[in-house]
Amino acid sequence: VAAMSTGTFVVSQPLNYRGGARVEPVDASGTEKAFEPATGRVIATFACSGEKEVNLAVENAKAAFKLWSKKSGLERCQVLLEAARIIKERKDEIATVETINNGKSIFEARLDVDTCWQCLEYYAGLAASMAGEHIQLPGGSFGYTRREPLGVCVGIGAWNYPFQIACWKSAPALACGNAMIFKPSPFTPVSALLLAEIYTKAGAPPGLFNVVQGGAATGQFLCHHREVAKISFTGSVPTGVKIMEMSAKGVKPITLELGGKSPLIIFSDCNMENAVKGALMANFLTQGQVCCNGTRVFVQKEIADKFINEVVKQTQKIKLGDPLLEDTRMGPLINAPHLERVLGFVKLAKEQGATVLCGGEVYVPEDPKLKHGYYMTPCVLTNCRDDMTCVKEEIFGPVMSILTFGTEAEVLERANDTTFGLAAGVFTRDIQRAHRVAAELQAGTCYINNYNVSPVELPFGGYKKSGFGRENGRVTIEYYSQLKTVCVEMGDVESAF
Ligand SMILES: NC(=O)C1=CN([C@@H]2O[C@H](COP(=O)(O)OP(=O)(O)OC[C@H]3O[C@@H](n4cnc5c(N)ncnc54)[C@H](O)[C@@H]3O)[C@@H](O)[C@H]2O)C=CC1
Ligand SMILES: NCCCC(=O)O
Repeated sequence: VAAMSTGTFVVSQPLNYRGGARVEPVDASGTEKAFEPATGRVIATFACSGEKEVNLAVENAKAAFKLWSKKSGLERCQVLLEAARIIKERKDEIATVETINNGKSIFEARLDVDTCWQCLEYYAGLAASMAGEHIQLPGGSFGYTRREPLGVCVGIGAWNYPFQIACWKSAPALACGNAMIFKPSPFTPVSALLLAEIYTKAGAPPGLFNVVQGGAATGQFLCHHREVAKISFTGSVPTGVKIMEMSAKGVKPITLELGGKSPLIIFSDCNMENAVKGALMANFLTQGQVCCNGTRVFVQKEIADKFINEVVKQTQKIKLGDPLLEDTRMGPLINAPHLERVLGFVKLAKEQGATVLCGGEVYVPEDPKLKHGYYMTPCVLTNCRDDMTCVKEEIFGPVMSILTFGTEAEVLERANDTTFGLAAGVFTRDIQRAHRVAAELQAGTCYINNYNVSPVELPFGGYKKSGFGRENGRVTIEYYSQLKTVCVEMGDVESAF
C-alpha cells in the first residue's frame, strides 16, 4: 500500500473483524459503498452487519474480556506498547489507506498516525500504574478500592479521523481491561481493520478488539445490546441525542464527542504571523471537516484589515489536489452530498450579506483521474454578522467566517453565545488577558497562541451540546473503569439487632 497512487486501491478482503480474524458478517441489514473521495471511485462494497453478527461480536468480546481483565496492568501495557511499535513501523501504510478513504492529505494523515501510536503508548504507561487506595478504619478495620473494567465497550466513529478515533477510544478502553467492538462510519470502513490486525499481532486475545461495519441500524443493535457496558460515540449532535436515549434505556455510561462552532479570538497585540497560521490551522485541516475547528474568527478592529489580507494570501497558497502527493496540503471533501452541503452554506452566506474574499467554489484538478473527486477551494468570508447561518451552524468544510470586535467583554459575550462548547482559541501577547479569557470561554479545550494541536496527554471533549466525557489524558481512565470499594472488618460484627 505504501507505494500506492491515487486511483488504484481496491478492498478485496472482508471488512468485519471478529475473534482475531477478518470475517464476512453472518447476516446483513443492507449494503454500503465506500469511496475514494479524490477520484469518486468505489473502493469497497460491504454488508452492514445485522443483529446476529452483532451478537457474535459481543460473544467474542466477552470471551476475550474474561482473559484480558484478569491480566495485570503491566501485561496489558506490554501488548499496547507492542501495538504502538507496529503502528509506528506501518505509519506510511496506515496513512496511505486513511488518505485514500478519507481524502485528507498524506502529510496530514501521517501526523494523525503519530497521535495514534502516542495514544497507545500513553495508556500503556497508565495501565501499568493503575491502582486503588487503601483506607484505614477504626479498630484495625480497613477498606480498599479497586479500579475495575466495565466489560464490553462499544466505540462508534465519525469519518473525519477514522484511524485516530479508533485508537483514541480503544487505547484507554483496553488499558483499563475492557474489550471493544468498534463500528466505523460507513464512509470510512477501511483503516480500523489495520488496527484490529495490529492488536492481534501485538498479542491481544482474539475478540479483544472487533470491528463491525454498518450505519445507523448496526449502531442501534450495538447500543441496545444487553451485554454492552459502555458506548463512546463521535459524531453529530442529532445522532448523539439518539445514543443518549438508547443508553438511558439500558442505564449505560456514555462518552459523547459531538460537533462545534468554536470561536478563535485574535487581539490586536498578537504575534500576527502566528495568529494567521493559527487561523489556518483552526479552519483548514482535513478540508475543514474537524469538530473542534475555530470557524468563528473574531479579530480586533485595529488589526482587522492587515489580518484579513494576510489570511487570504496564505489561504490562496494552500496546495489543493491529489491527496497522495507529498506537497498537497488540502484534498477533496468526504463525498458529493457533503460537498453540495458545504457549497450551499457559502451560497447562503452570500445571500445573507457576507463577502467571499477567496474560494468557496468547486475545484476540478487538471489530472484527468481526479475530475470526479469532491474538491472545493478553501473559503474566507468577511462582513459576517453573528446572526448569519455561516456563523451559527457547523459547516464541517473549509469555510472561515471572520468577524470584528472592539473590546474583550464584547467578544467574550459573542464567543460564548452558542449552544456548542467544544473548543476556543485566543491569540494575544498579554499573559494575564490570555488566561482571563481562557477562564471565561465556555469550551472544553481552550488554545492560547495556537490551535488544533492534539497532545494525547491533554483531555479532549465538550461543554454544552458538544458532549460530555473526555478522550485522552489521565481522566479518561475514569470513563472506561468503575470503582469497587471493599470494606474489611477485623473485629466482630456489632449488630444492631
Ligand atoms: N467531537 C468530536 O470529536 C467529533 C465530532 N464530529 C461531528 O460528527 C459530524 C460528522 O460526522 P458523521 O459521521 O456525519 O456523524 P453521524 O452522527 O451521522 O455519524 C457518526 C456515527 O454514528 C453512526 N450512527 C448514525 N446513526 C446512528 C444511530 N441511530 N445509532 C447508532 N449509531 C449511529 C454512524 O454510522 C457513524 O458511525 C459532525 O457534525 C461533527 O461535528 C465529528 C468528528 C469528531
Ligand atoms: N485531532 C482532532 C480530532 C478532532 C475531531 O475528531 O474532529
